[in-house]
Amino acid sequence: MADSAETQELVYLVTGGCGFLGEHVVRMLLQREPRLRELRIFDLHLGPWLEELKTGPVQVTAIQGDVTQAHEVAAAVAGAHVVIHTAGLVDVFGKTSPETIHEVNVQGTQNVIEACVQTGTRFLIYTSSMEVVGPNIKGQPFYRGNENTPYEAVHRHPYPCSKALAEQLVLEANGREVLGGLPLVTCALRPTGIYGEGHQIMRDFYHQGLRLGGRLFRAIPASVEHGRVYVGNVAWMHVLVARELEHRAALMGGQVYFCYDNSPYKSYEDFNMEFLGPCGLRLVGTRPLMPYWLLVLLAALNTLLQWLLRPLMLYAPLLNPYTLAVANTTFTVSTDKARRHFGYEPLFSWEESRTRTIRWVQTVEGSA
Ligand SMILES: NC(=O)C1=CN([C@@H]2O[C@H](COP(=O)(O)OP(=O)(O)OC[C@H]3O[C@@H](n4cnc5c(N)ncnc54)[C@H](O)[C@@H]3O)[C@@H](O)[C@H]2O)C=CC1
Ligand SMILES: C[C@@H](CO)CCC[C@@H](C)[C@H]1CC[C@H]2[C@@H]3[C@H](O)CC4=CC(=O)CC[C@]4(C)[C@H]3CC[C@]12C
Repeated sequence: MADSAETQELVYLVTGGCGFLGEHVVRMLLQREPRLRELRIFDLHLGPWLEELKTGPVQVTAIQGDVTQAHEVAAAVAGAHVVIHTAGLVDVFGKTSPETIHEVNVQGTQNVIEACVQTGTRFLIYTSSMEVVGPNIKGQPFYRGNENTPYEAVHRHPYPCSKALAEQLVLEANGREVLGGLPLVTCALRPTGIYGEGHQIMRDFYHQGLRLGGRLFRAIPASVEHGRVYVGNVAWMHVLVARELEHRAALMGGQVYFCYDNSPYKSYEDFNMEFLGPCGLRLVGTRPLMPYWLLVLLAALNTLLQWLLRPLMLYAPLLNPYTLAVANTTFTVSTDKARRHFGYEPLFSWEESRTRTIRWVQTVEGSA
């Protein structure tokens, strides 16, 4: 990689490059990685927006493929210098079976690792998640913790279990010999709850508020902090890691980094109101309008309904015992590990992240 530093020589592969985060990573790479020669975008579903990227100086190669298919992954990885593996099934609502979540998130990641080893790709960045740490099943708070904060990371839900297993595979693969005899260098990035342009759950809350006459009803105490990070900064962190991994392999290889920026510490609902408020929605109540036990009951009822209706339809509401537990447990990070290890500073200030997100919500279908 060093010889090519001044020229456009590098080939990058982004798995899941058409997803919410993946698209931001793809666009960020095209803007901020001058050494790129080819950018491969691998996804189960390719977006039509890829076409507009194909007219620039970097060769953009769209590859429709499935990470669970080892041969498809190997073909996409062959000849790439860096792989950014963001593809994953992000399902905490029971839309997909635990087996499928495991297959995509764990087996898919194993396929990416093996492809790197077999084809000689040396640098692998994995998009992990805060969920690898917590909140745990005991609902213990993680208050402004860092990568070294002790916490009992115990999960039962298929999504965090799969992310934890996949992260472990990626970290254990650091140092493995790849084709050509050099060592594989890997690291994992753990975003907290990502927000920004293209965020589906924000869209869902916005539509729900519109349906309820411009109101949302507080369900979670304002004192419960939930970590959030702007998608542009998460993408930037991926680009920086990809750039620095070769030069700082001894320091960064096998490491995990929380993705953070200067977004304020707030409850999940109060944070959403930073964007939904200026778009005309109101959060009703300074305290939760329902007692917590009733929410627990409703969440359990949703699980029962999901099971009963499964033969007829997919019932997957936002509220279930898992999402309630995550939203109702403090989990925030405060760290500077990424700055110390590879000079990360957020590219977007909180004000800019907020403005961009508000502008995007205003364009969402159904907005006033
Ligand atoms: N959204 C969030 O708040 C957070 C997300 N993450 C992680 O970030 C990554 C990206 O998440 P999002 O962009 O939010 O999700 P997303 O669902 O928008 O993007 C995931 C992409 O992966 C692709 N994909 C799914 N299964 C695939 C398969 N079998 N083969 C190839 N591609 C496949 C999807 O088509 C999609 O384009 C995931 O790994 C997720 O676990 C981590 C922390 C927070
Ligand atoms: C109880 C409801 C009352 O309004 C609110 C329910 C909100 C939930 C749907 C979300 C609250 C926290 C979110 C999760 C969190 O940001 C961490 C995540 C990390 C990931 O890697 C994937 C997404 C998610 C699990 C995210 C999903 C949605 C919430 C549970």
